[in-house]
Amino acid sequence: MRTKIRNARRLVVKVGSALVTNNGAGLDKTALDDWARQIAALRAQGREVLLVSSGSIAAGIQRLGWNKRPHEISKLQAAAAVGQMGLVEAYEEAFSRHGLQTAQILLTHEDLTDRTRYLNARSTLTTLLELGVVPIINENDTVVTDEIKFGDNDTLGALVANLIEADALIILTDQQGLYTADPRRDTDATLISEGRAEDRQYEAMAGGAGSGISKGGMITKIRAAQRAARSGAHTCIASGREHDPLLRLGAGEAVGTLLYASSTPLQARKQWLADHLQLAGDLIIDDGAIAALRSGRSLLPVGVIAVRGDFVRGAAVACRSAAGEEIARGLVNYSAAECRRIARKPSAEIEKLLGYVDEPELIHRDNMVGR
Ligand SMILES: Nc1ncnc2c1ncn2[C@@H]1O[C@H](COP(=O)(O)OP(=O)(O)O)[C@@H](O)[C@H]1O
Ligand SMILES: N[C@@H](CCC(=O)OP(=O)(O)O)C(=O)O
Repeated sequence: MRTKIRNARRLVVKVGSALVTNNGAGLDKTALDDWARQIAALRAQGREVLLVSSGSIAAGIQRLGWNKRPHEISKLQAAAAVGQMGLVEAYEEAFSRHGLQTAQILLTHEDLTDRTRYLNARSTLTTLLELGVVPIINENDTVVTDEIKFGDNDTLGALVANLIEADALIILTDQQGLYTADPRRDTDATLISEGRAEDRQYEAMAGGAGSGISKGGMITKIRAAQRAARSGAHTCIASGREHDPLLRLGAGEAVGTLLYASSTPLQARKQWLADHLQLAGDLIIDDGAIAALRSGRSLLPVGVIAVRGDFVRGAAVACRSAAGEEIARGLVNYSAAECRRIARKPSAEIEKLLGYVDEPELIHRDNMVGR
C-alpha cells in the first residue's frame, strides 16, 4: 500500500498551526527549514509539491504581543494579516536556501466553488508548478466570514488536492497519526497504520483539536481524507516532529496513518464530471475533433464549427457532432461569446482575437469525460 505514496508525482503537504508555531511560541523557523529541505529533495526526485500552511493567526497573535487568542473575528483577521507576512517571509527564506522560489496563494471557499474562479485557481497553481515554484497556500482570512470559511486548513488541503488532482495529501501534525482514540485522553489508544479513506469507523475515533491554537483536530483530517479520495488522492497523517517524515513517506516507508482512496484519479474525476455536469450549451465539432476526443485528447478551438447557448468560462458544455450526437462533455475554458470568436481558428491566434489567452485548449482533456 505504501507504494501509493512512493509513486505519487504530485503532492499536497499540509502543516498545522501547532507545528508551524511551536504550540503558539512564534514561528518555528527550524521546523520550516526542515520541511523546505525535504520538499526540495522531493522536487529533485521529479515530484511536484504544494504546501498548505496554517499558522498566520498564531504567528500574528505572537507578533502583536497578545497573550491569548481573541474572540472577535476582526481581531483574528487582523492577526492573520500580520502573521501571514512573517509566515511567507520565513518560507521564502527557507526555500531560497535550496534554490526554490515560492508563491503566496490565499483562497476562500468561494474561489473553489465558483466554476470560473476554480479554473483560474487551477491554472495559476499548475502554471506555478510548471515554473518550478512552490505554492504556499493558506485561507484568505481577511475576506472570509463564517459561512464561507473553510474553517480549517485540513479541508483546504483536500480541496487543493481535488483542484489540481494531486496523487497524495500529506497532513503533518503533532501526533504520529490517527489513533483508535485521542491519545491525549486515552493512554491505551493505538496507532492505525492504514485503511480505506471512505471507511466510516475512523470518524468515531477522531476527536477535536489538541491545543488552543489549532482549529480542526483529527476529525477534520479524516473528513479531508474522505474528500481527497473523491479525486483519487491518498492521504497520510504523520508527525511533523519526526525525522524526515516527508522523505520517508516518499520512499514508501510505513510512517503514520495511510488513508487510501479506492478509485484511481482518472476514475474519480470522470465520476465527478459525470455526476456534476448540468449542460449550459453545445460545441458542434468537426470530424477531426471527434477523432481527437475519442482518442482522449483535448478540444482545440480549430475543431469547433458552431457554438450554441450562452455560458461563462468554467461552465459544462456538450461536444456534439453536426448530427447532434454527444461525443463528450466537459468544463469549457472560454465563454460562449469568446468561443464564437475563436471557433475554427488555430490556438496560436487566440491572443490576437481576444486580446489575451487563458488556455490553448477550449476544453482540457483532464476536464472532459467521453460519452
Ligand atoms: N483519534 C485521534 N488520533 C490522534 N489525534 C487525535 C485523535 N482525536 C483527537 N486528536 C487530537 O488532534 C490533534 C491534532 O489536531 P490539531 O490540534 O487540529 O492539529 P493541527 O494544528 O496539526 O491541525 C492531536 O494533538 C490530538 O490531540
Ligand atoms: N488560516 C488559519 C488556519 C488555522 C487552522 O486551520 O489551523 P490548523 O487546524 O492548525 O490547520 C491560520 O493560518 O492561522
